[in-house]
Amino acid sequence: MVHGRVSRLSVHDVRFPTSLGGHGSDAMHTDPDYSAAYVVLETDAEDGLKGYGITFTLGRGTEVVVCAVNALAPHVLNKDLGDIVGDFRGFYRQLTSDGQLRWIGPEKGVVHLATAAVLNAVWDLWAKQEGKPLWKLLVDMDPRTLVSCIDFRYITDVLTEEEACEILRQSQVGKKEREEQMLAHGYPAYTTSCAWLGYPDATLKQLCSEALKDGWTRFKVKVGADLQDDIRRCRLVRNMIGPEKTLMMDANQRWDVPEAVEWMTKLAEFKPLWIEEPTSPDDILGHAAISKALAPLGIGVATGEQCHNRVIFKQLLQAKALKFLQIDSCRLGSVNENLSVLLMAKKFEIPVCPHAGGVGLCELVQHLIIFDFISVSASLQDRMCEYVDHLHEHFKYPVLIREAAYLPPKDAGYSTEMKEDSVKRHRYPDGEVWKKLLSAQGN
Ligand SMILES: C[C@H](O)[C@@H](O)[C@@H](O)[C@H](O)C(=O)O
Ligand SMILES: [Mg+2]
Repeated sequence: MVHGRVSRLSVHDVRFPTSLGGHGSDAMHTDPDYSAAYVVLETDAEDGLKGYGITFTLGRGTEVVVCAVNALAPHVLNKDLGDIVGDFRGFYRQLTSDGQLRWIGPEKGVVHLATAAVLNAVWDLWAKQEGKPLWKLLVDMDPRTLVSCIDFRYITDVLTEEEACEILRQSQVGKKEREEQMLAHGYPAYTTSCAWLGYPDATLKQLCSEALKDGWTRFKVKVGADLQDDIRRCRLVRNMIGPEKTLMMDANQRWDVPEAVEWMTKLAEFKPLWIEEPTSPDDILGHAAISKALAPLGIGVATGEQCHNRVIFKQLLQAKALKFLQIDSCRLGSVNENLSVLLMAKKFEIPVCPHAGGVGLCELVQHLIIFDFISVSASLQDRMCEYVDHLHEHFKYPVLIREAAYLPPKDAGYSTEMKEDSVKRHRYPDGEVWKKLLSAQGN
């Protein structure tokens, strides 16, 4: 039983200087310091359990998100956890409909990232109190309770509560076998770790050959800044992995619509499965045009890591603008909003291939995609979850990868909790790591 009143919300600005090694770099984010606004919820319950929530940010963006988390705090403080999860839809709507804060959203940007961090902490605490990993909490929930967590406002034209329930009911068949399959073999993953844009060719080669040795079969390469570089790097990777393995490309919103088509036509010889974020994440019709133009080349469009909310996903699906849908555990309004997107994707029969990496995104999103397989999609066809090999050592319950697959987490919670010492050392600007770096830079 969920219990306790929220007695404290603290939020930390935690940053890792990943830009120093070019890790995480792409055509638009050339110097990313992987960071998180890290929320800790405490209650007055005697069990002493805390809820941890994160949202992924980059460097200086973090302090803005931290500010927004503090602005949302009054909605959570002194609330009874049972009341929150007992009317989770209502609570989601309360957070996202704050009459003053929604003006700087609504349900998008900084304030939505902050909402995700807070709600992720609530889900972590709920799962911990139930003594289950989050994916299992979701899998064991009856369809009615699951859909009662979703705010269907703005999506009832494509998915009603009744339809969502029906999808979940139909997917009850074979659930037990799928859960066993996950526990035995895990959820298939692909790696992005080898080919960040800022890596020199030698690094790319070395990481690619290590990944092949470790059994990876699907690889993503950053593209979009310079065509000749892209041709050289894609050739290098394709030659190393051979014709059978899967290659994906990610332009991180670098191009205009015609440019995306032209550029990808030149990269088509390397047989990419998808081009990710070819243009602005807000340009639904642009994505549809690119999808249509690239379909004859066998290249699909993937997008979602910077998709604001369920409404944009709804329209991307309606407009046939994407072939692979990439949910993000920290950009959408936590599990609540992600559930609605998983269900819409199922209705439109579009495979979900989550965005991960960053700080803790792998830790979180594995729960959602494992739930998706067991309780919603019931399929692994054209599906895989991103994996990036950075910063897991800072998490108390890091992901477990075996033979290029995510093994379902066994610990209770949402795997969001970071090691206390890591948080302390990386807090900006007073953590030891930043104190040293800032003083070396003369700040
Ligand atoms: C700035 C980040 O590293 C992005 O490049 C990254 O999330 C990327 O788009 C990805 O798909 O992993
Ligand atoms: Mg991407």
